[in-house]
Amino acid sequence: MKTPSLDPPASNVLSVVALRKHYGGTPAVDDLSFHVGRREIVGLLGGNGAGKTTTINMVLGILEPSAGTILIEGVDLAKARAQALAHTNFAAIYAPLPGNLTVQQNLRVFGMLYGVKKLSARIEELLTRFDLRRFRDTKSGVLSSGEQTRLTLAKAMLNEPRLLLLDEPTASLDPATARDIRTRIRDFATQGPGGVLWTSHNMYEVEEVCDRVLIVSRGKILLQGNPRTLPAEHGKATLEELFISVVRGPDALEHTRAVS
Ligand SMILES: Nc1ncnc2c1ncn2[C@@H]1O[C@H](COP(=O)(O)OP(=O)(O)OP(=O)(O)O)[C@@H](O)[C@H]1O
Repeated sequence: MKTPSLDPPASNVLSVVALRKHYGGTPAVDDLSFHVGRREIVGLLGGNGAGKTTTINMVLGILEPSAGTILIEGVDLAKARAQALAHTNFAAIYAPLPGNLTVQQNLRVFGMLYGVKKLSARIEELLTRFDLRRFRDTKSGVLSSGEQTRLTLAKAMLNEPRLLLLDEPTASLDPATARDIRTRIRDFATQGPGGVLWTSHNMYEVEEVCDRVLIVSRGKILLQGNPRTLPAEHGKATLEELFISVVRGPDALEHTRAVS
């Protein structure tokens, strides 16, 4: 089989090549290759247990791959970990910030951990950008879900990431707050040099926000493309319908193709 080529560093913020993770003899991620371009939002979709979190954890350097290469801004994570992760960040609902620290204290602590220069000015900028000024001295544990998500995103922007990893960033938010969060993330992708890898089970949201989606099942990419045109290409009315047929099994998809 032809080995996928590595993309030139300048074009992609993330390049994943032939990535694998096995637990015992069972593959959780199985020969995954994809990229995230600059100013691009890529949706990583898959049913429960498809391998999304395992993939994100390997890109974050939390889990060691069984095989494969991860390049962030062209820097090989396995060879220059600190450099590769310097401009990477992450937000997920299951990773809330310490609730006994105030909004400002949280941003200060993480900013110091990341070695952010001119930290006070950066914090002020993010408090304004994420509409958090009035919560500056509020303990983050008492914020509402939407406010906590804004804080988590502000924290994720501290080190001016080129690669932003978001694991279901709008889960548990009301529709209006979720839309506000999507707009802020969209602004990040369109206005700066970064790119986003986004996981979500909300197909409506994915269609609205993602430039490209990868549909993963049992650790392999089964389909990828523009979420707005992909369903019709496979004879489905909606992304949700397509998703369900893909995660039911490749056989269902082939059947779809045969009859469409
Ligand atoms: N530490 C582990 N030991 C053994 N198996 C694991 C471990 N972590 C994950 N797995 C398995 O790897 C597979 C992929 O899990 P992963 O958490 O990446 O899925 P996911 O796509 O994020 O699912 P979900 O949408 O439910 O969060 C699952 O079958 C899971 O049981």
